[in-house]
Amino acid sequence: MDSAPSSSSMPVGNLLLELPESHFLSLPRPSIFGDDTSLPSGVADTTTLAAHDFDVDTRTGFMPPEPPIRRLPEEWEAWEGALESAIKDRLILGEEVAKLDGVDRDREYEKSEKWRSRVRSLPILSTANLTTSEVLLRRAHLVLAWVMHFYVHSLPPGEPVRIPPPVTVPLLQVSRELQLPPVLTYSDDVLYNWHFSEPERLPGSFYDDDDDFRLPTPDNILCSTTFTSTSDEEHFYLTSGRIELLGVQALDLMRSTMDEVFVGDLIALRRITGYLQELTGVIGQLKAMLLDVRSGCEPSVFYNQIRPWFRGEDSSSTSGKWVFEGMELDPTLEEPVELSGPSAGQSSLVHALDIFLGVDKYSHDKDVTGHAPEHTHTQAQKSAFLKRMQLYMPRHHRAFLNHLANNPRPLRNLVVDASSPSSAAPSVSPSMPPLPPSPLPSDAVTYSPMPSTPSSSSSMKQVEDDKEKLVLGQSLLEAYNKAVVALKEFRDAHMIIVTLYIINPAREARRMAAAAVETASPIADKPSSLGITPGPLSLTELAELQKDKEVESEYVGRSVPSAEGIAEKDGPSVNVVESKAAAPAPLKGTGGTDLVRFLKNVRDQTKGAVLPSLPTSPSTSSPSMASAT
Ligand code: HEM
Repeated sequence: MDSAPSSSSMPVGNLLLELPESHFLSLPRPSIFGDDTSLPSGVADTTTLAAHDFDVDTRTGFMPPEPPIRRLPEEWEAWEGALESAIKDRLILGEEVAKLDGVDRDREYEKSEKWRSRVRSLPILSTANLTTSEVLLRRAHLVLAWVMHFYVHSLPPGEPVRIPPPVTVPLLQVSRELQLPPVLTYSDDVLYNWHFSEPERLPGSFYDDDDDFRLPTPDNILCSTTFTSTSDEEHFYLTSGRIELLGVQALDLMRSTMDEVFVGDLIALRRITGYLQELTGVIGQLKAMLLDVRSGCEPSVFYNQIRPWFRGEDSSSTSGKWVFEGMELDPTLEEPVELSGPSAGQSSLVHALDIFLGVDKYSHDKDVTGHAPEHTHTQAQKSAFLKRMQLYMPRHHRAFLNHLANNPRPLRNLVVDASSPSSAAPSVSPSMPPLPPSPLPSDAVTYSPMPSTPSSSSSMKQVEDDKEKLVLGQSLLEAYNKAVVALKEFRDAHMIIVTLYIINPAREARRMAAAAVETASPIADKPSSLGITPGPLSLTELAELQKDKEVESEYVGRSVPSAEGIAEKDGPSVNVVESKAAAPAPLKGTGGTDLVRFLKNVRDQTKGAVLPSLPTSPSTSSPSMASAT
């Protein structure tokens, strides 16, 4: 893995810089404030190749179809050089340095301080020439955010976090342009952090042997930048990247479904049922891919070496407020309020599934903040976590989700209507709003509205029709519920992963710390080295997991630890306590949530979105469903 490619392997950046001024990609970017006044009338948003489609590609979904640029042009080489040397020098976490002995510790402190001092003395580079290109801005955000995280988390434990002006000023300016928080995001780690595993055939091109446009697939991409240069970290990011690419099938089915919802006749109901059945299968594959993170990422490496680098201001109990120095150098800059670390909760794909299935009404509910009321201090912590995570997504994707959420004919309503025995099968009524284009990108055939089933004068025929509608409605309901359950099962699998990668290692770290205190080992005198969330698991958290039989049964050969079991096994020396006064702080996610409570809450909300089935009468049983015809 290399983060410093030669200039010959910078296809997109070079091409972009060489484009003639009249080329459509060289046209001005639209206003950052979302109005179109900065564009001449009739000129499309060309900030990216797929911007007119919310930057969602029919072949690669939320991942860009072309590889992200891997180095900024010469003007911003100082930032690239700083990132490159942090990686090459193998900077390690401040708390890991504190654990080393004598000479080794001094050497590591000296090395990381030398690097930080280099960052402090960088020139404050202008961002003016970046603002013409979304592609350059993205790379600038990625580089500066990675540099900031290296800077913050290589500091010795307990040192106040003061981000120096050469990082503050450009990072805040670039973030404002992109409408993103000035912190590492999922798009910096995953969406824009990959390159092809095979070198390009010709320098500056990315075409395959058949001269087809070469596209990223789950099998042909590698990760470009990591904190630790470990294959574990690379595998961790690639797992999410592969999920995004596999998710294209889900987006495609969502688009086809929505086209049919606008038609709404009996043929459409049949087709939608088929699409939902397929979607259930795709969500199952996403779950399998999620569980596959175990094949290349070791939980202890993830917990101790990788995850601490992700911490944002709100996921660290020790570093306190992050101070952005040098804000006065640009009076237009505003104090950042959103500083959560990167989380796959920022994946637009999972949000899109939630919204499409109508589960977001539950999982994105304002009460699902990720925090217990007693732990909410800021306005941000009081908002729905998943809604807040949309602020960390590329703005085109955020707009896409808004558009999806404002669909005037949501699928869930159709399912409720169609499966209700009292209602006739839905058809396009004259009172419905005119058909807007599907918010999902489409390069495929769009279905033309089908005529409603012709009405029959015969009452016998009417009875037959009503019966068929009811059968179709029930099959649709069943298919819809299965898709919701599949999403809930995806979240069950996610909880298993979180147990394996965070909860268990946190417990192990706590056990070791307790043992060290008991034996009065010198380790006890050292600053906390327990990674992101040194607090012990609270009884409530363990009990919540223990209650969760579904998760437990799938828990890859082991059982979720029981609160009682731990108390018995480890005796009173382990700090698992019921007393409220001594209760440990809950484990925090990189997004700052009280993770056990939050994930369980979202999972349960998803389950709660399953619609009640109707009692089946003999006349409406065993429907024979033709899939999309
Ligand atoms: C080792 C692997 C992973 C770990 C340890 C992990 C951990 C977490 C944690 C702690 C949260 C709580 C929010 C927060 O950050 O505060 C979270 C949320 C979330 N994660 Fe992961 N995650 C992993 C992999 C993934 C992957 C590969 C995906 C799929 C793209 C994913 C999707 C999500 C989603 C969608 C949420 C928001 C909650 C929800 O919608 O259910 N995670 N994750």
